[in-house]
Amino acid sequence: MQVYALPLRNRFRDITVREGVLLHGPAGWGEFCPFADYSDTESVPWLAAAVEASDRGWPAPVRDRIEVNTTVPIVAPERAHELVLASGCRTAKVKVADKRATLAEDCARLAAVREALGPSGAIRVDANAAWDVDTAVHALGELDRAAGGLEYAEQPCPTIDDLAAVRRRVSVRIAADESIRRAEDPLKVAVAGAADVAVLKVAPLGGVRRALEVAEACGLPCVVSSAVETSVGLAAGLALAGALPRLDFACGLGTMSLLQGDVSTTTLSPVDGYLPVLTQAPEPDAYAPFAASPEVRQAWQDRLARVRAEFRRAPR
Ligand SMILES: O=C(O)CCC(=O)C1=CC=C[C@@H](O)[C@@H]1C(=O)O
Ligand SMILES: [Mg+2]
Repeated sequence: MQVYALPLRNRFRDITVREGVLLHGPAGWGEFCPFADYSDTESVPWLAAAVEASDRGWPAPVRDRIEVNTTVPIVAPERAHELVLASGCRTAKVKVADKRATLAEDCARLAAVREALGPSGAIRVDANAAWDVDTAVHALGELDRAAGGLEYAEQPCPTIDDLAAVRRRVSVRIAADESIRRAEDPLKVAVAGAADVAVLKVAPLGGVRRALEVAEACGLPCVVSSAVETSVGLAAGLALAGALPRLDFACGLGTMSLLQGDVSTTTLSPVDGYLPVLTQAPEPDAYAPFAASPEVRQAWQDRLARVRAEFRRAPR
């Protein structure tokens, strides 16, 4: 078991360091890295996903490469322009509605991303459930204009009813993310009337097979998005994107650009906007520089032990 602590290039999701555990088993390597705000019970699917990767492996893919989007954090327009150009991606997801930036600053960031992508590029935004319905309707109108057209808006509001209300009042497609991955039972979430796209993250949904079940149950076009894992965990997201019967959108798996390094020399950074589908995770052969401190290591060992105990008690 290896515990890593990897600095981010920019603050993202209120963190500046990504931490997690790499687990090895007969099928290879898996990554257990629930964010700090996930309880032990909510972290059980994250462990299930890591164990699926390390002990069982993934379903066979139906495609061998995945188009991915680049992800733009809350950065200045000039930096956003640089990131998009350097990514080689034709789709960009831009973080908005953060308390550190105004709507006008979000609009300026989107205009810079459009300038970098050109008219044929696709731009999506992610508000991480920050708005109420009226604020979302107003903001999405401004952001859609600033971007020269949005491909979709991810989780503008907290609840499914809010998403449905916004969807009735705007022309931008709506994608459900937190409404699915933080639901009591993601298999039962009725997003079909409230969203146009379902965002799937392997770890919080409990693994590739569970996520495929959620995809089938929700009846919507799906996008696979990462949890900002290292290349070890990212490979599971690529396995899911590789195994989905249909894939109509670029996937949020270009997130190695958010990290200042990787635990593997086989870093899954996009080439010409694409990533390969792998049969198993890359070896963490470059882990040493990012080995966690003894205190962080102990905290993750304790968390893993608690979650393992819950995992064993969880109904199958
Ligand atoms: O989907 C992407 O482009 C990258 C991944 C990403 O945006 C996220 C990863 C993990 C948690 C969130 O902050 C965020 C998301 O909400 O999708
Ligand atoms: Mg999201």
